[in-house]
Amino acid sequence: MTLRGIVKRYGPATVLDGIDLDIAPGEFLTLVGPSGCGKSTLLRTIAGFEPQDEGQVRIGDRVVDRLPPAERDVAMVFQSYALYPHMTVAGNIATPLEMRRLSLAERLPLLRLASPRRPRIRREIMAEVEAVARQLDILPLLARKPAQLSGGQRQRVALGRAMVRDPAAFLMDEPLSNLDARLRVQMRTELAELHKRLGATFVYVTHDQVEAMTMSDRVALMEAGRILQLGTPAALYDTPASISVARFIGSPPINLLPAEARADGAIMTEGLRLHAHGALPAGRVTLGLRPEALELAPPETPGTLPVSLRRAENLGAEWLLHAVTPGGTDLVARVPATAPVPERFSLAIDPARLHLFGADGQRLVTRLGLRVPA
Ligand SMILES: Nc1ncnc2c1ncn2[C@@H]1O[C@H](COP(=O)(O)OP(=O)(O)OP(=O)(O)O)[C@@H](O)[C@H]1O
Repeated sequence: MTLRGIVKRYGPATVLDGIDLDIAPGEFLTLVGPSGCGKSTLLRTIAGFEPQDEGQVRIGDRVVDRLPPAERDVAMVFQSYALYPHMTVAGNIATPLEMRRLSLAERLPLLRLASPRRPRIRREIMAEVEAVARQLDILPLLARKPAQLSGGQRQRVALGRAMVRDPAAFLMDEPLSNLDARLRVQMRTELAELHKRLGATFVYVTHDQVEAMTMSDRVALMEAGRILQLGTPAALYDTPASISVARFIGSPPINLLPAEARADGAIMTEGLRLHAHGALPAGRVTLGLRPEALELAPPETPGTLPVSLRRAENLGAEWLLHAVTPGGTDLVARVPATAPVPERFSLAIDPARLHLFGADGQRLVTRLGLRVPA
């Protein structure tokens, strides 16, 4: 699937501002970003519900810009399951197949009795419905109505209705957001497994970076109608292209320390002196430190941050230590819960795990070292 220069405007507002994206066949790609960044609009553009103002959408080897949703060979799965309440689960899943294979007359209550081929087609459809229901573990529920199902079961029915169409791509808009936390975690695993089994392309929209990071082959992080960074979950986490990306990906979020780069290559922050191994423009910079890149050190260890503890959160296997630097910056450290948290401590930083961002917020690529006073 290929998107080229997609622009979408609502009145004066540009909601998609020139999106270019190549999605490989069979890939699980997630569009993630804050509310209002345009991810749902982009998905609806691919589906054909929302014509773009500029640009081209190609699915497989076809340009689909002029095709209605039903002819694009994609299936959309929504957050609100949009099931027919008066139909059984089997009826809901069968609907797309009936629409495709039976004529209008064959679907009408009285006329359908006159069709000699209808019973055979109905049997074939029900066999497919059962096969899909078996894959989704909802076979015993086929005779129920949506109101008699849990949220997770309804979501499976909605998935089943998409699966029977055997589309080239599944387009999913926050499909798990109505589920409780425990079920969401379980469905994440199930969706990832389903994706592997089906081998189809998944384009998935969520505002939840954990969902994006755990299921996807690649993630496109969007902000204000643009893609800020596209890459594997590991690439976004380990080499964020900007402060915006670094902030959005990771929980608890990355720590950001204001710093000053000097012409001689020194970078000063909170009384620490780092040095860059490459050329850097002098001026204001920001250091990014993931919570797990901070380590406990005895108080007053040279070359460490002498912080004061605000709050310690016990997560079982690890502590989240909320601390504040002498300069007044809040930090969170994630440390193993092997020992009780000492009353006084310092935080050691590993310069190899620091991220450096310039005054414009973009990543600066350079190797950093730490000068520890003798
Ligand atoms: N039909 C519409 N008419 C006018 N503005 C719209 C319309 N649909 C969406 N928008 C605006 O376009 C922007 C992007 O909306 P979109 O739904 O794509 O965002 P999103 O990233 O999916 O956000 P969320 O996670 O809150 O759903 C928002 O500012 C929204 O208000």
